[in-house]
Amino acid sequence: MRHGHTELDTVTGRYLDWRLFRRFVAMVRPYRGQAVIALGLLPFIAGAKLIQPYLIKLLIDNHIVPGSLDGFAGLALLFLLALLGESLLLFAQGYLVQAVGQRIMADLRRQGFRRMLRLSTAFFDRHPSGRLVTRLTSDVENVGELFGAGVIASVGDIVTLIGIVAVMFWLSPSLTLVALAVVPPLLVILYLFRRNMRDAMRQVRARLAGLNAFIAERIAGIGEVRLFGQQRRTLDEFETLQNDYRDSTFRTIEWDAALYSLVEVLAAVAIAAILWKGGGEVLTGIASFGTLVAFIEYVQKFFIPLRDLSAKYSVLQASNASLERIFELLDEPEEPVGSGVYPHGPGEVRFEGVSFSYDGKTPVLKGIDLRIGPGERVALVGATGSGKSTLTRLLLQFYRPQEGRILIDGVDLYDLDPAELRRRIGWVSQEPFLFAGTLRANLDPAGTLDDAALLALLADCGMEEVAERLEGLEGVLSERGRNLSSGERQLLCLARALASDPALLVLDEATSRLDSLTEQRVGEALARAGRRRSVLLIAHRLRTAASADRIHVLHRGSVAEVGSHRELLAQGGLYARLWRLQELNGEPEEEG
Ligand SMILES: Nc1ncnc2c1ncn2[C@@H]1O[C@H](COP(=O)(O)OP(=O)(O)OP(=O)(O)O)[C@@H](O)[C@H]1O
Repeated sequence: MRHGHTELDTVTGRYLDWRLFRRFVAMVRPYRGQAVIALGLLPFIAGAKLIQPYLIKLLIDNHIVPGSLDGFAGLALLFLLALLGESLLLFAQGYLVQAVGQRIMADLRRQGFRRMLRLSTAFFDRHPSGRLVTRLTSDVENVGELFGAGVIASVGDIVTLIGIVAVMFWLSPSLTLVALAVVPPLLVILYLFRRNMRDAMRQVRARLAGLNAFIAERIAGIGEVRLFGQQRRTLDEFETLQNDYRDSTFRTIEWDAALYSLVEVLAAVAIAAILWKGGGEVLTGIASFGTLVAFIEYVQKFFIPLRDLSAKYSVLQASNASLERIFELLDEPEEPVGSGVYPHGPGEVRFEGVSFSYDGKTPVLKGIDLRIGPGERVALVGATGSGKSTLTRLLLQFYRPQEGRILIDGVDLYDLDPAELRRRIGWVSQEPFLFAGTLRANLDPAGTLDDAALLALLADCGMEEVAERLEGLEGVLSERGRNLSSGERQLLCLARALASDPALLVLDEATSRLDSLTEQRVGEALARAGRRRSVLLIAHRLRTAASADRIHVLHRGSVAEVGSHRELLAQGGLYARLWRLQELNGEPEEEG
C-alpha cells in the first residue's frame, strides 16, 4: 500500500527547469509594481548596510585614534540613522515581498482549483484526491516561497555581495585579496551542499505528498479501517511513511547545520588572515586601524549573503518539483465542451453503435443501440459490472465513447453545452452524494424554487419526516449527508433530481436502499413525475423494471435482449431466467 503512494509522488529527474521558472516569473506580472518597488529598495538596503562599517572606520580614524570629538556626535548619529534606515527598509521590503508572494499563491490555488473543476472525470480516476489536495496546498506554498525567499532575496544577496567586494577593493586591494583567498574552498563546500541539499529537499516534498495522500485515503475509509481491524496496520504504515518523511527532513537539517558551521569556520579563518596581514599593515602605517576594523566587519557581512544565496538556490531547485506538479495540473487539457443549446424537440435519446472503454484497452460497452422515445420509460437490467452505470455516465458526458454516437433529437450529445445538458437530465446515482450545507442548498443548488415547491417535492419523495427532524429547509446536513440514513440520502437525491424539472430522468438503482412501503410510495411519485418526461431506469430488482415500455438486457457490455416484460418472458432467454430466479427467491411477481 505504501508503495502505491510513494510511486505516484516520484521525484523527477530535472533540477531547475528554466522554462518552468520563466513561466512562474510571468505570474508576478500583475504585481509588477510592488515587485519593482521591492527590488528597487534592495540597493538602498545594501547601501544602508554597507555604510555602517565605513562610518565605524571614520569614527576610529578621525575621532577615536586622534582623540578629536569634533563632529563625532554627527557621525555617531549618522551610524544610528543607517541602522534604523536598514531596519525600516527591510520591513517595507519584507512586507511587499510577502504580500506579492501570498497573492501569487492565491492566484495559483485559484487557477488550479478552477482547472480541476473543468477536468474530465477520467482525470479524477487517475489522481488520488490526497495528492490533488497537496498540489493546491503545500506545492503552492513551496512555489510561493520561490518568489519571496528565492528570487527577491537572492537578488538582494547578489547586490550586497557586489557592494561589499567593491567597497573592500576601494578600501584596500591587498586585504581584499587576503579575504578572497578563502573563496575557492568555500565554493567547493557550497557546491557539495547544493547538490546534496536539493536532493534532500525534493525527497522531503515528495514524501510529504505521499503522507498526505495516505492520510486522506484512510480518513475517507475510516469505517473500513475499523471494520477490518486495520488500525494497527494503518498506524504502522503511517509510521513508516512519516519516519521516511522525518528522516528526509533530518537530512536537510544536517546539511543546513553543516553549511552554517563550515561558513563560520571559513569566516573565522578569513578574519584571522586579515588580522595577521592587516595588523602588519597597521603597524607599518600602510593601513589605518579604522580600515582594519571596517574590513573585519565587511568580511563578516560578505559570508552571510554567500551562505544564504546557496541555501536559497537549493530551495529554488527543490521547488522545481512543485512547480512541475502545479503547471502539470494547469496544463491538463480541459474537458472538451460543446456550445450547442439543448434541442427543443420532443426529447428522443438515441445510442447508435456506442462502444466505450475506460482505459482504452478493456471494452466496457460494445456497439450499444438504444432508443428512449419522448415520454418513454426504458429500463436497463443486467449482471453486476455489465456496464449499466457506464452507459448513464456517457449520457451525462462524464466520459466520451470511442465509437458510435449519442443523439438527442438528432443532435450529437457532444455538440451540446454539458452544463445545459446536465440541467435537462435528472440523475440519481447508485452512490448518492450530498454536500455539507443546508437541506435547501442540497435540494436546489441553483436556488430557483420557492419554499412551497421545495416542501412539495420533499413530500412527494416521502421526506416530510426527515425535513421536520432537520427543522425545515434550513436544516443542516453534515459532510456527505452523514446525518441521514442511506435511504434518506437516496430520497433526497431523488427530490434533487426532480427539482430541476428535467426532460429525462436517469435512475441508477435509485430506490435500492428503500423499504418496500417507501419504495412503493416513491414509485408512485416517480410514475407521476415520469408521465411528463422520459425515464431511463436501472434496476437489479426486475419487478422495478417490469413496468417499463422497453427493457434492455445488458450482458458483458452488449445489449443481449430488448423488449417489454411480456415479450422478454415469452422469449425465454436471459431475462426470463433472471425473472424466474428472482421469483424463486421470493420476489413477488408483478407484471406490468
Ligand atoms: N472509473 C472506472 N475506471 C475503470 N473501470 C471502471 C470504472 N468504472 C467502472 N469500471 C468498470 O466498468 C465495468 C462496468 O461498470 P459499471 O459500473 O458500468 O457496471 P454496472 O452494470 O453498473 O454494475 P453494477 O450493477 O454493479 O452497478 C466494470 O467492469 C467496472 O470494473
